[in-house]
Amino acid sequence: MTPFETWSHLGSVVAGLMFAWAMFQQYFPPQLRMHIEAFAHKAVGHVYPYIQITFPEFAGERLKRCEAYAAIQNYLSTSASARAKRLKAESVKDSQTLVLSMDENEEVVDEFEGVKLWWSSSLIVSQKPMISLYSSSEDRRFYRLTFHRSHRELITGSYIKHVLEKGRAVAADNRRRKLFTNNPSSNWHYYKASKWSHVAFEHPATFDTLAMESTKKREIMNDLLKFRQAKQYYARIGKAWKRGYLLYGPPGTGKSTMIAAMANFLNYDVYDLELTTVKDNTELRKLLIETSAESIIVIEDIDCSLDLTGQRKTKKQENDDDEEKADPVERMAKGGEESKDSKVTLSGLLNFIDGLWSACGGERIIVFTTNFVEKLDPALIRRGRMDKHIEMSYCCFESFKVLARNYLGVESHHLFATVRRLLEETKMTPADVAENLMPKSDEEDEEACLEGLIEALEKAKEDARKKSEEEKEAAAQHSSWSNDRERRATEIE
Ligand SMILES: Nc1ncnc2c1ncn2[C@@H]1O[C@H](COP(=O)(O)OP(=O)(O)OP(=O)(O)O)[C@@H](O)[C@H]1O
Ligand SMILES: [Mg+2]
Repeated sequence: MTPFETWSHLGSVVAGLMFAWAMFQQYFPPQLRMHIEAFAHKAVGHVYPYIQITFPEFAGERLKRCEAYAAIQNYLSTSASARAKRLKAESVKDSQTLVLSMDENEEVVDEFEGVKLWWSSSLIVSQKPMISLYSSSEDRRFYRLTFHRSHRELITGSYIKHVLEKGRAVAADNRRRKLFTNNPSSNWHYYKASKWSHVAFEHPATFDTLAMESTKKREIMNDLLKFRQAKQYYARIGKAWKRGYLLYGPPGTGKSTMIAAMANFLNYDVYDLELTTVKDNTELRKLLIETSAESIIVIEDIDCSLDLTGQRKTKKQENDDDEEKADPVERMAKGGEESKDSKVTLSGLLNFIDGLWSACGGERIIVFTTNFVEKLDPALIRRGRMDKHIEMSYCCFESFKVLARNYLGVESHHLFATVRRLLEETKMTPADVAENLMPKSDEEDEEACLEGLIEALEKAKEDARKKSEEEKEAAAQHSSWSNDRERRATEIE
């Protein structure tokens, strides 16, 4: 039993006695009971020698989980949980490690420089009636620290600092990177007020396996490193500590792969923001606030998620457009069930990137990807918002060499020269090259794979030649029709 509880019990006993006395004195009005109890607690408070500090999970308007709460949870998972009787278990780091933390309404004793302290974890369950399988977002959790008032300076000065530092170190040790996706706002209520769901981030792509010219790759890696180390610099120039990347290029050129490589390189979490499920700008802002530092926020195919003239289209315009659109994938993206009443605007998105709220938390990278950079509003991608524009392009010989090393384990081969020539003559995405380099059966060796690739490249070259001839023919026919029409018009005149 913590000293607080001992004293609390004592207070209740005194209050009980006084209350009995009040009941005995029948002429006292009933409200007097409350006053007597309050007085009794106050009286105990005067002589109570212990101080308590409460650390709630969510403070203030509950927009964000308190960092101190998370750090304490981690701290208690190491030292104090060894002594707790009821523990909660969670697996981290590829399910190899189990992290134990104190269960709700449990208590442990800790010691610091010979001083004894008491930690308790509490949960106040919401009184609101709710039929749900999930825990209510109104439930409130908190840790409470109790210590003797003679140690006030030691505890508030050094101990709490020590707890927070150790808690953060534990979190860094156990850190298992996460891939988040935003929950539709209709479900925000269920996930313990969390707007994001996550799984472990396990994408294996790295800059080593990314097919790209080495100078370009190095430039990007240097840029990322510079950003990560630039906290002081951003503070000095008065800019929020974030950086925007625009990745553009045809499908299959490695935009998504590049994001995974960036996350693995920086050891950051990834927030994959599905804009079509975000109802309006306010929701967008709330999602932003709930992202943590050291993360990459990704909006893929930005041209499909937002109407780039400024406002999102009305339902009718959307339908009209859909009928004209040939691409079924794009049609799906625009007409999806959830995007119907979405009112995220271009200005909302601009604010998301560099408005006042974007500075909350710091150390974040925002990445947009698109297949059609020319369709994007210049305001969205101007430098300062999207600081670095990276073109992901068709496979060059240098990129091919990376893929050959990854897929076949070869650094050089007599067929490389032919591949080089064909790559200079025709366009093929790294995704297609990679597909051709994958052995289709156990019998297929590297030579067979390379021959398969050469065949595919020759076919692509031939297809491109035929297509260009057809286009030339069509253009010639068009111009002869126009000439005919003009000639007939002059004859009539
Ligand atoms: N530059 C690259 N380096 C290594 N692998 C690549 C590269 N580009 C494509 N690939 C391979 O092709 C597959 C598809 O690539 P990815 O999804 O990154 O393309 P994307 O540019 O994001 O395409 P989309 O525009 O359709 O989203 C990947 O799984 C990867 O294996
Ligand atoms: Mg992609």
